[in-house]
Amino acid sequence: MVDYIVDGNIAVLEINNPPVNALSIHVREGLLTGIQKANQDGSVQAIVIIGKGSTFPSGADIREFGKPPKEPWLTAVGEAIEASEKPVISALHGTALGGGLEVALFSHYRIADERSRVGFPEVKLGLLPGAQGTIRLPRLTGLAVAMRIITSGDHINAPEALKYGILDKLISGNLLQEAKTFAKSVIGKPLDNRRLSKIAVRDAATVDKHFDEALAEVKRKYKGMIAPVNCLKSIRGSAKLPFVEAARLEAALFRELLTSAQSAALRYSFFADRSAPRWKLPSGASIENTKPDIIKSVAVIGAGTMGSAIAICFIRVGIPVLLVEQNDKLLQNALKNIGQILQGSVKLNRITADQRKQSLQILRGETSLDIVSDVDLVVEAVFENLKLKQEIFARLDKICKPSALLCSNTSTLDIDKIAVATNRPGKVAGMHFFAPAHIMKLLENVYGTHTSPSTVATIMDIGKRIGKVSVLVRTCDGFVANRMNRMVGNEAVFMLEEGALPQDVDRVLEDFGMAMGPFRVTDLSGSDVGWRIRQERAKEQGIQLTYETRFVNGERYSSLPDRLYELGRYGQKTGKGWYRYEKPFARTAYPDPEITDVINSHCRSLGIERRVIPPQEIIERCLFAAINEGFKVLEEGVAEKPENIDIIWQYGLGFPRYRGGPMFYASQVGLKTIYERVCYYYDAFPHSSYWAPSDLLRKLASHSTEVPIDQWTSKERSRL
Ligand SMILES: CCCCCC/C=C/CC(=O)SCCNC(=O)CCNC(=O)[C@H](O)C(C)(C)COP(=O)(O)OP(=O)(O)OC[C@H]1O[C@@H](n2cnc3c(N)ncnc32)[C@H](O)[C@@H]1OP(=O)(O)O
Repeated sequence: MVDYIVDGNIAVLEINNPPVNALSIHVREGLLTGIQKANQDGSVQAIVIIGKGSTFPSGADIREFGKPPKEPWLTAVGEAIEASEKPVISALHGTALGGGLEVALFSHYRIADERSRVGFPEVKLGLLPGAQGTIRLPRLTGLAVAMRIITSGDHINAPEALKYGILDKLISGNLLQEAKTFAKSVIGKPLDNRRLSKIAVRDAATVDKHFDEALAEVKRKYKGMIAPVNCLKSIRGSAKLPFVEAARLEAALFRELLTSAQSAALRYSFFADRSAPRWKLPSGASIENTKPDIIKSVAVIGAGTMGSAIAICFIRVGIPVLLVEQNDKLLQNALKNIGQILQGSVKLNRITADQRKQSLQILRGETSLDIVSDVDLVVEAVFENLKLKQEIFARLDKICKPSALLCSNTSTLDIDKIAVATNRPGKVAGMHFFAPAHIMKLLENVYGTHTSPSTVATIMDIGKRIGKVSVLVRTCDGFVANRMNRMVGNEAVFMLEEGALPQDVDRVLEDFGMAMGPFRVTDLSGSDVGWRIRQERAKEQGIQLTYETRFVNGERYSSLPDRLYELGRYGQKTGKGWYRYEKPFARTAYPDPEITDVINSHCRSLGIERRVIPPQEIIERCLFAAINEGFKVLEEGVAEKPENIDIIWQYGLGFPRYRGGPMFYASQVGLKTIYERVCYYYDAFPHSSYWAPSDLLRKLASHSTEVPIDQWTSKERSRL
């Protein structure tokens, strides 16, 4: 894992642990023995540490965390590097991150390929750079820069790192050759002034001021997360304590994080990010064995807010778009809005003015569907109505070339029912973008009974091209996101009837870490949307909804949201919804006594007695109901694995990453507890049939020991 090569008077320790040269146990052993060997070898006068392949080590081996630690620890390896009597030069390329950068900070010199990047991403794993990174970096950069780099976890490019003093020299040619030349140039020079443990933090006197400012910032930016706070405490220690004591403090703070639920969730999320886009169909077709079609042009049907934002996703990566809207006035408005949104991106330095111009040059607005005959992919984004979508797909089927894929941005409708309107069901799929589509990272791609593997491969591939986190799910009512989230919405409203207020429910869920509580979300998207869907469904079923309606088809129903609609309280757009706003489209939500009156009078008129609802009940009723549905989603094969569900919740529904997602959260609560509480609520609310416990959950909960999350589907689904 570490090759020891001597070239003249230089020993080269070449780390060879693909793909990212993680500092696994064998690498640590190899580095330690390499340093010892070079120090004992009389012919060697300097030592170069370098990575083979694409990168210098990109960190500790994340898979080793959570397992019993194996010596030598990285700190021991690092201390041997720093103590070396012969100069040690770390030669960086690729991404020198985390433990990798720490190895470099133990070294006496650091040179780097000019295209390389460095950083301490540990905070994103709920950790801190625990091999003295928090006490060495401030000695090079000063406190403010170290606090920013370590608490953000951001990568720093090599020129910036040179400016901060992290690097000594940038290399544009052959890194190994240059490293050897550099090594020769420092032979015999004193080393103590190169040992960071011997150097003071230059602005130590100002540490309290920096600490207070940075703490306020991380508490605002990373609300609820403990790792950034521990990072800051450790950096403060670097300035206040003697080196050895600061190292001890860092080790204690690291250990606290390593064993935290947050770090476990964030490490799970790291691997879930990489596993979720790897799709597989029940037929065996998968990302490994299926080639995507080449998509060179796209048509977006419907130039409403959603369609316009979807168009932006494509044009900004250079894929030409035909935006079709039958009403010319709406079309012109949409084109203007798109221009303005892109202008906003220029202002925020996300794109250049030139990129905006290029994007707009490949966008064309049209009022006739006939124009889309030659595109490779169509994304339909019209009003959520099955009949309308079927009509559009039938027309598209006739107009589009046979190879074109026809996709719907439906958020709930069955893809199979849309596909039957065409003669190419294999080329029909769902591409469910989340609003605002040009900002939200998630793309829930949906396959139907007839969707072909190559269609799936293409929508997953195009999702990646437009920078989305794409997750594949099978069609069903609401797919994964809306199907599970419906339980949160239902329970939230039922709790209003039973005693809570919107701000109570939202506060509890936001304190839990959700980006927004369900009532703030409804106010943002507009309660008129849900009202229309409920009315349409009722009409289809021949049901008349009134304020007195408490059950529909035997299922509990609350008319409270309908009352809000009737009062014209559509949410932010009308300046009133579950909350009050200063004016229409204002963002700050204020609890509204009028809403309290509406709720109280609703309960009085229906004879519902109100009670105090404790925070734990709010969490359980919203999240456990969704989790139970998540297990049904797994047992039905709608989602292939729990990671897919969790990634959907993180990127589409604002679930806190530091809790992993609802399914990972369930694994931390314990499946027995979840199962027992689900049964309890099913007893209490038999008219909400979604509380009926999932078979998969019941089976997993019946094991005498907890079944690890990575075995949930493999172990039980096949046996159901
Ligand atoms: C008391 C003593 C305590 C000592 C404590 C020392 C503490 C050290 C803390 C750390 O170092 S924590 C780790 C810090 N480093 C990171 O977080 C980097 C994580 N990796 C990345 O950000 C990216 O992988 C990358 C390096 C930027 C490369 O990105 P790229 O898109 O090119 O590849 P990926 O698809 O992300 O990764 C490829 C492959 O490698 C796996 N992997 C990546 N990094 C690690 C790692 N650090 N450990 C284990 N595995 C890693 C990744 O999962 C992919 O694998 P797959 O099987 O193909 O999915």
